[in-house]
Amino acid sequence: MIYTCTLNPAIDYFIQVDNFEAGKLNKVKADRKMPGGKGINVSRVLDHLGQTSKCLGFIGGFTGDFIISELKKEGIEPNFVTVNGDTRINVKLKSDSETEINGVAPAITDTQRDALFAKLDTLTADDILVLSGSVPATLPVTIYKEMIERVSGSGAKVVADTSGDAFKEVVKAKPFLVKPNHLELGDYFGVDVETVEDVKTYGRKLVDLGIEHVIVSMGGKGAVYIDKDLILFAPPAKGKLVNSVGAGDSMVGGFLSEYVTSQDFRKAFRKGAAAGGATAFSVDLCSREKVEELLPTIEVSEI
Ligand SMILES: Nc1ncnc2c1ncn2[C@@H]1O[C@H](COP(=O)(O)OP(=O)(O)O)[C@@H](O)[C@H]1O
Ligand SMILES: O=P(O)(O)OC[C@H]1O[C@](O)(COP(=O)(O)O)[C@@H](O)[C@@H]1O
Repeated sequence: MIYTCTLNPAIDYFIQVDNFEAGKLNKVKADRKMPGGKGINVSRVLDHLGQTSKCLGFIGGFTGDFIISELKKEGIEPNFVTVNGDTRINVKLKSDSETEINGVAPAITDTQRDALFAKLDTLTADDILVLSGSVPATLPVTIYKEMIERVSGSGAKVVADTSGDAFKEVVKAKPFLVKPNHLELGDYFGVDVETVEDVKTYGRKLVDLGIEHVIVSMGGKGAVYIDKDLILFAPPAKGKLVNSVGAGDSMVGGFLSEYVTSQDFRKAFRKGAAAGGATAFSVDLCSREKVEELLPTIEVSEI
């Protein structure tokens, strides 16, 4: 079973405003509310690609109720710990450019934290745990590291996609796979990472630090996969950018959907790139049809 964990879910509130002007009254032309947060997006992509997963994390309030009901409609099993406050709302404003305003997480108590950790104790070597997204301010930035340590005896594989100090702590726990984007990779090493050469250099350093598999996404410039024997490049799929929110989560979901069936890293990386592109070219997260359409157009090469 794949378990995704979203410590800080969100309703992603997408709004389209023509010629947005800060400091003025702007009228919304079209809007859409989606269940969001990185792990939840990974679960939705897995579902679109025919794989089952369970959603762990913290959820609360009327916003949390909306997310749970949307997940259930899609047949995805929510297994969250309930918190007292409202799950946040993240505003994704589309005008001439894309602006994101991400909300604040509700408080998490020690008891609620312990309840999440207790759920991890059922994991076995057949399971994959995906730890994705930001850490609520009331939790320590070491929480993902502690979660990885908690499951380490079980043999479950851990995939991590987070940023900032939480990512720095995650690296210390050496998960099975990490997926920073090139900016997050640069932030980790305190350098600018812009080119594929930069990504090779600094991605390899993560492998040297003990992480078996590293995928570095580069938005519209493609992605790089690195392990101790192999470095691969996946060029970006060709298409018209519609929405980049969730492209990274789709890459993780696409990768895992193939990995769990074939254990073939090259094929999984290619599927991840197709899923990332398919989301970038869609209003919602990628559909299976769009991923299958793009898959044959992506040629992964050794670099
Ligand atoms: N404009 C785009 N055109 C084609 N593929 C894209 C585009 N944006 C994202 N992707 C695909 O999705 C992957 C993840 O996107 P990225 O924006 O790097 O992730 P994140 O959301 O984590 O920053 C990219 O590596 C690429 O394969
Ligand atoms: O947990 P964070 O880092 O604040 O990110 C949450 C946001 O990221 C998203 O999961 C999208 O992430 P990506 O674009 O990186 O795939 C949104 O659904 C959500 O609003």
